[in-house]
Amino acid sequence: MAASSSKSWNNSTFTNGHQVGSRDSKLLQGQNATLQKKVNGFKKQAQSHHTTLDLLEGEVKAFLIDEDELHTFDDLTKVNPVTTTTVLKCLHARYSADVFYTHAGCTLVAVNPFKHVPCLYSLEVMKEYHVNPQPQELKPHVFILAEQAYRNVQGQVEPVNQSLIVSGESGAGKTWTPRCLMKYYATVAASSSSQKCQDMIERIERRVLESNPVMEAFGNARTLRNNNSSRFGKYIQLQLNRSQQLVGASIQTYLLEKTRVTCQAASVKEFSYILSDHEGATEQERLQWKLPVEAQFCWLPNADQTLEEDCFEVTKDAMLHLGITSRMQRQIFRVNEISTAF
Ligand SMILES: Nc1ncnc2c1ncn2[C@@H]1O[C@H](COP(=O)(O)OP(=O)(O)OP(=O)(O)O)[C@@H](O)[C@H]1O
Repeated sequence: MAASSSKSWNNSTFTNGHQVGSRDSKLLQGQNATLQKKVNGFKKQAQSHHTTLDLLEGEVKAFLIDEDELHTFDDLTKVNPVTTTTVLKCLHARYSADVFYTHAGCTLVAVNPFKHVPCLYSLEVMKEYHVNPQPQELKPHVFILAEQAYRNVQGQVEPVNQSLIVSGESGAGKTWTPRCLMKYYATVAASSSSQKCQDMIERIERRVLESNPVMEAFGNARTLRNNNSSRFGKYIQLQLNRSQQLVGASIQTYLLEKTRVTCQAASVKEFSYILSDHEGATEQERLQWKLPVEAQFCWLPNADQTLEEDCFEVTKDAMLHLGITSRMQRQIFRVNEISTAF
């Protein structure tokens, strides 16, 4: 390159500090054009990447939920992204909109409303879920699961057992939910029955429902988190005949917190039945059980707290319906007489 430089200085061009001739210059121009093309290609590519990125960003935004719309998501698996934060935000938004049930796939999440919501569990609502051919398309509700389990039993050639598991922390509604389920089955599993066995079915339903106040009286107590906390676990079995009528129930209990009978921490209470027995007993019963009104018992340190005094009557009534006679009841309630001896 340096040898030819003196011949054609005018046509020369400098590239990288070297002088070049016209032939080389053409070559160089060609190379420049190729280079320019490549640069343009890169620019186009970059532009299209930019556009792709913009599109992606738009898609991601559309994919991620709009927080203002969170309460409209009736299934937590549809919330994007599914993170602890978005799930909690969704449940919170629904709670604020007075919506207490949300699906999470085949699981139902129930949020304790901490208030009385009578229209949520009325007979009309039960019927609505029971008669609808597609109950799962109605608003999320514990009755959807109840109805699905009921239909699953019905729909099989051979009856197949169905289980509903209720879990959650203390005060979440684990006692409340089976109560609703039992009421639901007591209602729908009787609606198809003939007049002939209606009486018997009604009696069974009543017994099934009356088991709740008895179980709660003997196994529930006030804790720091829940005024009516179950101090035991339970496995409730509802038995249906081949016509899907409720014909019986059995309840197995386990893990009863027996130590509570004689020892309670401050601000928590004895089992409900002992308290209601203590507060609701008649004068005659008090005499019989050696429970003077003003008596103080070391095993009952927190008895002076508020108590629904008619609980005792409700419990006795329910026990009667379950077949626990007044005589048997007296023997059971004599436990206080024995306890006072300590
Ligand atoms: N769906 C609901 N609708 C109205 N009230 C509810 C509902 N769920 C729970 N509650 C209220 O919250 C209280 C606590 O619920 P519940 O006793 O069922 O909790 P839990 O999970 O059984 O607690 P623990 O484990 O302490 O026994 C109930 O006494 C009831 O008043």
